[in-house]
Amino acid sequence: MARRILIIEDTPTIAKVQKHIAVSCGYEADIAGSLEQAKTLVAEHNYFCAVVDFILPDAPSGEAIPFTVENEIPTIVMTGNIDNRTRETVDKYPIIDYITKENKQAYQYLKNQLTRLPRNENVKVLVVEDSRHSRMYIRNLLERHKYQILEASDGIEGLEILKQNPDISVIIADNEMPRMNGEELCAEIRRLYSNEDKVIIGVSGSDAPHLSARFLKSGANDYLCKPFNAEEFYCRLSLNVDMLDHIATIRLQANTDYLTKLPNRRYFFEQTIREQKVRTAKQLNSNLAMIDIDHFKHINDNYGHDVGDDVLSTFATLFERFFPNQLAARMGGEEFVVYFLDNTAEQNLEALELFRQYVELNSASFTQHRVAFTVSIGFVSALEPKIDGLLKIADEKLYEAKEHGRNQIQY
Ligand SMILES: Nc1nc2c(ncn2[C@@H]2O[C@H](COP(=O)(O)OP(=O)(O)OP(=O)(O)O)[C@@H](O)[C@H]2O)c(=O)[nH]1
Repeated sequence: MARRILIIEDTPTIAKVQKHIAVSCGYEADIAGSLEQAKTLVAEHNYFCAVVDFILPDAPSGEAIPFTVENEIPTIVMTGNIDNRTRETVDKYPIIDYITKENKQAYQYLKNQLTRLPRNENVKVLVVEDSRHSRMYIRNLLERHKYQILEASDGIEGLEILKQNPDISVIIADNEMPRMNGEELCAEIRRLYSNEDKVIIGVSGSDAPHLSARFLKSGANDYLCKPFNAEEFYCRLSLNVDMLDHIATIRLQANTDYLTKLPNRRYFFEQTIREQKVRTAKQLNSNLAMIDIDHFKHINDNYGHDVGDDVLSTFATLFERFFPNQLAARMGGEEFVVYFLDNTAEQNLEALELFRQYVELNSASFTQHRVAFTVSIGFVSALEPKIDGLLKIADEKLYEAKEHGRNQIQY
């Protein structure tokens, strides 16, 4: 179900733009032209967040802000300008952010915030801080932006929590702590986890010279001097989490086949080389299948390249269904590979045979053009340490399957 957002804005054109932005971010949006209308809507619906105009006909001095805040609706305030009086009001309430409408980037900024909020629900932040008061302050700030929060009161406890929760992606570490201080914690985290997986933000109340540089040199991504204000905290945190997101996207793109969305050749080798080491050490057989669509060139020649692409992408969706928990990848063209991470050779052959039969009987229904096709499969189960060695054997078996009339498995 889409998240619902409340837009309280009396200028219809602005409200329309905001609604358009919210919908493009996946929200369902309601518009209230006044505080009165907002009250009616809040009585009827649950809102994930609200965008609130500072000046409304029936709320000229920001009175709509305490209304949404008291109703526990995370609030983004839109203001015409940010004079001292407005800032005082905005600072008084625990809002997500304020955006000045005059700023050319205002609507892009709103879009960024609306994209981040649902994303933050999946971001785990570990706060390592010995002062309960500071921990609570940071926790409150994080809660407002919907982050998941874990807490530790020193570096040793922080490392333990990190071990138990490997999906933590942000660590906010104070420097002055008993047992293990922030700088030491930072160095230890960097020994265990890369910059691409976890962001560290150091904080400190000390005015010791060069502390920020020392933190950064120990592997922190950013540094905040206590006491810091909410606005600076959010700016730095958001930028760092955005960076992790960008890295994850780039990584995914680098490992994914563009057409079929299956893992690509590069990812396949990266993973299997690692897995082969484990299997070889344990003296375990490796099971692998090369799967190739028969006479694929005819499909392209008869129906066109677009239909060929359609066949490839719909065919690729079968792998998840027939080989769950195994590593399936597109090696190139119409050639796919399944590296079996578990099960016996017999079980894997059985699954492959079911797959082959399913394609033979149902392939016409995969695409609009009702293109019927079959697959040939070469399978190997061997105590072979090199992934290239396994691929070579499976490829020879695949060749045999083609030679013996296609639409079959050879092993
Ligand atoms: N539509 C489409 N075609 C592709 C893609 N990649 C490779 N091909 C085509 O796949 C075809 C593979 O043909 P061949 O290697 O001769 O094999 P085949 O026709 O499948 O015949 P057999 O493998 O011997 O059964 C070639 O025509 C390639 O141009 C792709 O991404 N999209």
